[in-house]
Amino acid sequence: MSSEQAIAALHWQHELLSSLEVGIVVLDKNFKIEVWNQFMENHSNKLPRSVIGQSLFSQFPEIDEGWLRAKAEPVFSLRSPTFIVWEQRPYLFKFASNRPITSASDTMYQNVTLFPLTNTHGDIDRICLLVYDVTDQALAKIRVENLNKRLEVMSRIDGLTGLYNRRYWQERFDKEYKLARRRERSVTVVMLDIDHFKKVNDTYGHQAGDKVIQSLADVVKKSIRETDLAGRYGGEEFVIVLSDSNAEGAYLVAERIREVAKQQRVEHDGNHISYTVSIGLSEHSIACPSAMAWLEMADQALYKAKESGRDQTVVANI
Ligand SMILES: Nc1nc2c(ncn2[C@@H]2O[C@H](COP(=O)(O)OP(=O)(O)OP(=O)(O)O)[C@@H](O)[C@H]2O)c(=O)[nH]1
Repeated sequence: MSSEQAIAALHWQHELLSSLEVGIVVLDKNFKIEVWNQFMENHSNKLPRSVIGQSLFSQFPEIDEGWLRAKAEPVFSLRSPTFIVWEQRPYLFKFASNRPITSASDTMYQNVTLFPLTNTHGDIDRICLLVYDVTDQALAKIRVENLNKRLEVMSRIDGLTGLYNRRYWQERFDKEYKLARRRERSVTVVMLDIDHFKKVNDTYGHQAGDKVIQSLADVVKKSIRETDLAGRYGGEEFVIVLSDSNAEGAYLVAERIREVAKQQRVEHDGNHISYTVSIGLSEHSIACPSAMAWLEMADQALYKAKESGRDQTVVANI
């Protein structure tokens, strides 16, 4: 090859490296930069002449030196490539995302391939880094994951009240029952039902009834701890598992809910609707043969509360 042909070949090889939409970096054994293509220049705003011959780590302090050296070690010693995927580490180089308007991310997500380069003697004294911009794929995946998380949360929640729906509450209740059998601590299940609720619907309409249900849900939410488990069990029936509460403690919580509910005035079409609730509760006992049997005891206590004139709390006899 003539020297003219060699220069021409170098020229088009340089053109090729420049036009690739992939970052190309060649590093020697000491992580000094030897090649820095156009993609890297564009995204780092660092010219090849300012970085070539410099340590990668001094130029890019955001790179965890110990971690990258450990990652690159087998590339030198075993001559096998290695990969850094964005799920593991969002980026190696902190480059700005070039989709600032539509993108939810300020930084470019990257997949990076590290592979060995052999010299003319067949030794590995350099590695090449290929840096791929995978921001679009990463954001699409993150969006789908977030959507799935939201759907999962939504599938557990009752739309009217924001409390757990019956299916999910029941699932959690079964777990609480199993835990209760293994643990020393007391746990009590509470069932509440709005009194003469049919009358609210019949007098003020279904929408007003819905508002009353929401009002009680808000009272319940404000009256319990984050670790308690409240759900909407039926139309105007609610259930709560009060963890670390025996029957006496649960009775106090139930009575507070009953009193606060009684003070509510639900505004609808100029009316101020008041309501009362009946409550039954049952502390877990080792004698309860199943989760359903435990809940059934609270339900029977609730039935007694209704039978005894409503607007009261009854504790199940264990
Ligand atoms: N507005 C509204 N009403 C509902 C909903 N779900 C159930 N209901 C109504 O709730 C009423 C429940 O009535 P009942 O079970 O007879 O009980 P009650 O009138 O509350 O009487 P007691 O429980 O015996 O005090 C029925 O009229 C149902 O139609 C709902 O989501 N919204």
